[in-house]
Amino acid sequence: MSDASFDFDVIVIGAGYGGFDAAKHAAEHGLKTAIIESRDMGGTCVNRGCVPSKALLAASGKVRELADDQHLASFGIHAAPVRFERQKIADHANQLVQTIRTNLTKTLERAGVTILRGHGRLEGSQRVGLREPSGVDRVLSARDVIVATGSDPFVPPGIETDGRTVFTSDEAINLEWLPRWIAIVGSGYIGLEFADVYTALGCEVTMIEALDRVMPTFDPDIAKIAGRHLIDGRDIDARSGVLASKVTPGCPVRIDLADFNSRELVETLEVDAVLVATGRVPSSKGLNLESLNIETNRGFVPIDDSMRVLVNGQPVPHLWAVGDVTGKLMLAHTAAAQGTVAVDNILGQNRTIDYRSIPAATFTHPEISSVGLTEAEAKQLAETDGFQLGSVRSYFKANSKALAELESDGLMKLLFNKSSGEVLGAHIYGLHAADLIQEVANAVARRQSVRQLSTEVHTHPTLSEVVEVAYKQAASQLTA
Ligand SMILES: Cc1cc2nc3c(=O)[nH]c(=O)nc-3n(C[C@H](O)[C@H](O)[C@H](O)COP(=O)(O)OP(=O)(O)OC[C@H]3O[C@@H](n4cnc5c(N)ncnc54)[C@H](O)[C@@H]3O)c2cc1C
Ligand SMILES: NC(=O)c1ccc[n+]([C@@H]2O[C@H](COP(=O)([O-])OP(=O)(O)OC[C@H]3O[C@@H](n4cnc5c(N)ncnc54)[C@H](O)[C@@H]3O)[C@@H](O)[C@H]2O)c1
Repeated sequence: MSDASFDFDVIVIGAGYGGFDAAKHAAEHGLKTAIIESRDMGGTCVNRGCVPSKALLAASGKVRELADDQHLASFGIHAAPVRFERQKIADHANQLVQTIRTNLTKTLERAGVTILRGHGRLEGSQRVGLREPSGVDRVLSARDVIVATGSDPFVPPGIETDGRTVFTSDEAINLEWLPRWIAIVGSGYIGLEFADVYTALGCEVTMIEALDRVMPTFDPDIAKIAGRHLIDGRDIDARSGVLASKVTPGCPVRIDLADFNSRELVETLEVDAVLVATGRVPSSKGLNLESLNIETNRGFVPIDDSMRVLVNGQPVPHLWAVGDVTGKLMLAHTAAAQGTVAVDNILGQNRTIDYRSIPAATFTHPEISSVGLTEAEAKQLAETDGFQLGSVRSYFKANSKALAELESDGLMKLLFNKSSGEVLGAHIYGLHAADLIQEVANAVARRQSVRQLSTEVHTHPTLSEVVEVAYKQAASQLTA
């Protein structure tokens, strides 16, 4: 399989989740593979993203539960006042990062992947430049090259970070201190998850959202019910329609809030700290994309559904890109799936990716999840394809398991084609929503109909019956 005229069959630039899955898959299929990493093995997810943030959410979630006197009293439980050690919570996250980073590195080594440390760049077709930490610069050849360089936090103009009083998720995951009052700019995934952590640990939060409602990227009905619990029900003052136009680090931190539409100054806040959670930008600068005439879309590398890099709409031979740098559903499991698809195509298969069936979850307490089309997208599809859109709601308050847990605040919205029964999308807020969505994601992947799904038996009493109820309601509304 290996071609001796090249140094490697495959060189992957970037060892995040996308690069990791691609390199492992390639080596396991007999390809002579190298991976180049300039910073930490495991990339954002392992070092500064999913892993440490979920460790902080796990620990702070337990604090929230034990500190909720009223909830515990409803079970007849009276716990002593809860105490926690911030440093030990931070240590838990840090240790988990180290364990997973070590395991991931060993997995690559065991698979036979050559790990190269340094900064990688393209040097024209089938050639990769490597600047090692020592300063040595060399050029390697590869039959196929996969760009998997990921993303970095986006800091809007006017916001100055110092990493201590004004910071992004890169620093927040270290939980170095607990500000009495923290402003979180952005009410997306990162803003919501960190608001969950900070409020559980006793901080007061002001949430600043530029668009006209908080949680603007979530289904409006789900955002309404989730927002009531996750924002209004907590020590959070949420402001929407205002832009953090200027943030100056210090003690206190000053934030100028401007009206999103007029850009006129509305108010100046003085807080102890600011977390900037305003999205992410692709890490594509310094990749020397010009050597192959690749034009990016605001830094995102254009690809087709086979992961081939495109120039003027045409694939560049032997060049692939996966993960956040491509800007498609910037999630760890998307990056990993794209990595595998790219390698399967290198191996001569003809694979594409089905973005519609990729689920997403926000790990707040309770969680929010979704898969498939938004309601607006589904309406648009119904109009163009000429079918009637069905939408049903299934409530956690009608679920025995949720009631037993005294956690019945939750809603699932299911979108489907009323004539074929095909499941088009689902949006869930409620206990274990991140796990519940997987069943629907599988149905979307198989383009299954609620006609069949509604006959499948679910264990009683489990939260999965929330999904079963939605399928049954949908089946009863089919027109054909
Ligand atoms: C706080 C936070 C929480 C998150 N939580 C979740 C979650 O719960 N679930 C989920 O699915 N996703 C989550 N994400 C998103 C997830 O982390 C990303 O989607 C995922 O890491 C993308 O993987 P990637 O391989 O594309 O890029 P990355 O993980 O960013 O890895 C890219 C790697 O390439 C390296 N690199 C860049 N340029 C070069 C170069 N020129 N040469 C050599 N190396 C280079 C970088 O150092 C980096 O290690 C979270 C993100 C954040 C910030
Ligand atoms: N659980 C998960 O899967 C998970 C968790 C965290 C992050 N992520 C990934 O990381 C990405 C980035 O997350 P994020 O929360 O930073 O981005 P996001 O795009 O989800 O949300 C950013 C929010 O900030 C707002 N905003 C932007 N500039 C602003 C300003 N100047 N003032 C006020 N509001 C402003 C936007 O309107 C938006 O609502 C996500 O898209 C996701 O791909 C995933």
